[in-house]
Amino acid sequence: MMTHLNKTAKIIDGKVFAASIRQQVSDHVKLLNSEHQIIPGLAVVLVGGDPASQVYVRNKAKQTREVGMRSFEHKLDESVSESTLLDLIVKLNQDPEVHGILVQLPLPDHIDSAKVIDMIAVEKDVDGFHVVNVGRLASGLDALTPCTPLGCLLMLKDLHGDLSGKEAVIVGRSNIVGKPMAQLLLRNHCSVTVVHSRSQNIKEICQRADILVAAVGRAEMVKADWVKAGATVIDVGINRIENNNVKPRLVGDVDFASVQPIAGAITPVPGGVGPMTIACLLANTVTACCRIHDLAAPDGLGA
Ligand SMILES: Nc1nc(=O)c2c([nH]1)NC[C@@H]1CN(c3ccc(C(=O)N[C@@H](CCC(=O)O)C(=O)O)cc3)C=[N+]21
Repeated sequence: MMTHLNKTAKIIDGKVFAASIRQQVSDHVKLLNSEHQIIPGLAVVLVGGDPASQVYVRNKAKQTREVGMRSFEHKLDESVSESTLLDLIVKLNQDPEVHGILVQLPLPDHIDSAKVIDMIAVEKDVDGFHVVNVGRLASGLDALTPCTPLGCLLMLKDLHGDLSGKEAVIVGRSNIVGKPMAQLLLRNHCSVTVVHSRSQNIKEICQRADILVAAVGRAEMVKADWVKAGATVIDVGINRIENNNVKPRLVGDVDFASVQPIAGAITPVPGGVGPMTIACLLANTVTACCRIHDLAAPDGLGA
């Protein structure tokens, strides 16, 4: 029972794992190119000049090119109209060189993001946010799967193999992480509980988890006494702690220092889920490209 208490948890290295996914993506891109003369292309649309978003978009473009794919970046002014943005999506939907489309969220308030996302061609929706992909995932059909939950699942499967019968608790019910994470874990035969801001006894529910996924966006909310000894803890949070004048510190939704000695395995922030998200975006782009061309998609990079 107490065997894990004195042991330091295994730290899951998301950077190393992400690099191995990018290698697989890159191998498949080479194959598509040599056997079918196809180059997968990813279009990223950024509205407005939020500095953090610009950094992410730049990183995505760089990694896209590094695995041999085409990157198309579209930067639109903060004040762009919804109809101009929708027109761009229609153009990208029709462009045969574009196999994946990502519209960086959040969008400014005057734009209806659900409308924009649902304008994206289902087969090019590499974020997996389109209602049809959400429905397909929930129905157990082939779907493009949201990148962050997919990254978490790949790490969990690598660590545990079969996830059947595991008790999974997800903290957070967002459309981009909590809900699709629940679907993926259900599909992989876990018992799944989702807790959120209106839940009662969150701590007690988390204590039952073999797999605990924290995706609420509240810095260091998950404490040591929420975690069962030996549990696997996946920290999706990226919270910037501003420290006047000094460089902001990144922390997750898990109090890493106190939880690490209790957990069996834990993802760090940074260097855990974040790099996996981008790697899965590249994997989804290759998958989308293969499906569009009616070719076999790479094995082991899906849900
Ligand atoms: N349509 C859409 N799809 C997204 O997938 C999407 C989005 N909009 N909007 C913004 C968020 C944020 N996001 C991140 C991806 C990688 C890291 C990442 O690699 N983080 C590094 C550290 C980054 C740093 O130092 O700031 C890490 O955790 O190690 C972080 C955040 C994707 N997002």
